Amino acid sequence: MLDFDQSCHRKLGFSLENKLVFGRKLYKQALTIARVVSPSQLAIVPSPDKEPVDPDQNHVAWTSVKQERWEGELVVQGEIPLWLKGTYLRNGPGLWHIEDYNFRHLFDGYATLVKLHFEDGRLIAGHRQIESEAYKAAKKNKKICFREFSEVPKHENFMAYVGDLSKLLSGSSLTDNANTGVVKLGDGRVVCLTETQKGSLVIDPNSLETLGRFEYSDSLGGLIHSAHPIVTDAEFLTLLPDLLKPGYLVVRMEPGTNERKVIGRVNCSGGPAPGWVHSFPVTQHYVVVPEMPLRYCAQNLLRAEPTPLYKFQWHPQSKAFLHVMCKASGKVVTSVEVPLFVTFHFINAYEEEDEDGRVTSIIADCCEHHADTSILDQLRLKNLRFFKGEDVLPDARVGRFKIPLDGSRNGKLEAALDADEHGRGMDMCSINPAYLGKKYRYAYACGAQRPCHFPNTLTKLDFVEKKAKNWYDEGAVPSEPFFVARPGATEEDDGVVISLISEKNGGGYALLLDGSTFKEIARAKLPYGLPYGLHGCWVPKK
Ligand SMILES: CC(=O)/C=C/C=C(C)/C=C/C1=C(C)CCCC1(C)C
Ligand SMILES: CC(/C=C/C=O)=C\C=C\C=O
Ligand SMILES: [Fe+2]
Repeated sequence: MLDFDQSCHRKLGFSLENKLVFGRKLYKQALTIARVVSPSQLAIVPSPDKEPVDPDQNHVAWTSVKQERWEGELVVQGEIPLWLKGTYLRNGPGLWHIEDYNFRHLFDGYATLVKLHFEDGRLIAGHRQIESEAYKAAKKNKKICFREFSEVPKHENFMAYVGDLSKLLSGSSLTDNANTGVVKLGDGRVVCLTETQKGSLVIDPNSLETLGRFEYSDSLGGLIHSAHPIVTDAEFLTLLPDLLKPGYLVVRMEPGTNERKVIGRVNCSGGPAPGWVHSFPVTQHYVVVPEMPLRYCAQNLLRAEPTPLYKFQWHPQSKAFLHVMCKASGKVVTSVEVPLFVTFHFINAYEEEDEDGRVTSIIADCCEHHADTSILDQLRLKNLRFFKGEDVLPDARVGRFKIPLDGSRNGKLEAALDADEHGRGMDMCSINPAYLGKKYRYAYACGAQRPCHFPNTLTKLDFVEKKAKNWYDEGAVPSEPFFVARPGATEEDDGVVISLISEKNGGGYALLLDGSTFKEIARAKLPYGLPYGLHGCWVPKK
């Protein structure tokens, strides 16, 4: 890896609120674990997955990024529309090793930010590592130093382990590796995010330089939040799970501030801990708070070795719920039990009205994994790197929830369209942002052309016709299709869809599809293939 300047170095700090948030319950569990595990067990080096990696099977999508940074103009085949002016940014975990130690899970990798800047039909691309404290410390010390999604730093001895537990309670041992998403706030600041609050890092969308931590100036505390806030020009909404008194705070931050204010609180209806909230949907007037039976697990947080469900636990007996909070009043207007579900990503939600304009129900759509948590295991690098042609990707669908607002206690969950339309793979979605919270017709996502072990198509979903259009390049791994609307468009699908493709031969290209026909309009080859990435955002040129 090339070296880079360390100018952004900032001292690690943690607030008193953070120190207090896990509280006594977690502290007791920490002590219990410390007592029952012998010192020899504690000197655990998280063992990398042992299976040898077959180089023929080592797809560039699952291979660490080649170098620290690169930037250059790409040769464009086809035509980039002249109205497309701005920068597409994509974040994701692109570096999965430190020295000769290999990470285990897709979500563990150190963040790689990619940009595609479009102007006058030209395309300037670049990528750069995000300089989180976790990444800088790992490079300096040649080992991981913070708790990542599944990796835990090695403890030299028992005392170091106990010290680490107390750092876990304060949050100081958690990662700030902002490898999941990137958002443009209403005030223009661009922030990379992950599920730890400290992993909110401000970046420069042109140079991709890490500018420093986004410090929340309120005293709400907590260590974690949803990886996917809802961000518009007017606000930033997110959920803060409360592990101590199971529930969620729904909070809002105005552009130009760093202060989140509480809209309201939802108490969990089941289970010993809140459900994992990677994302959540909103309608025009309501926030939908999902309570998945895949719940955070304090004990698993404390473990040195990953459990099959990492920091989570599956509690089918605790049931699944959706809560609906009025954005204006913070009141929970209904909490309904729904069929068990597993999702990372909600797609959108909207209100349904009767003929008098009264809201009768809420529709909320998500990429739903048939209440099966095995997708988390499928995203282990060992599984992603070994594809022998078997059809091992678990089925997924567009799960459509219907939440009645008439006081009924149960909501429904059905597929919004026949999942065979998109090969029974479904994740990594986007919509036209003008339709956020409103009745909508189209979504873009990754589907499957089977046999496969990972979503390998780009798919346009039409919820009215209940049809999908699919794009496929044999052996290629496409990342989340991201919709950018044409300025002045009146049709929902008038725009382009951007994706970055990692090819089977180690190459890669940026791809532009027409949002309406879903046909290719341009592509531009990158100098080398990039690793898979997760979520993106659009920064329009001013
Ligand atoms: C990449 C992605 O989609 C998710 C990343 C999730 C992360 C990094 C979660 C990290 C966590 C910890 C380090 C400890 C606390 C729990 C949890 C939020 C899972
Ligand atoms: C890539 C992924 C799921 C693929 C399943 O089919 C999930 C990513 C989650 C984090 O952003
Ligand atoms: Fe995500």
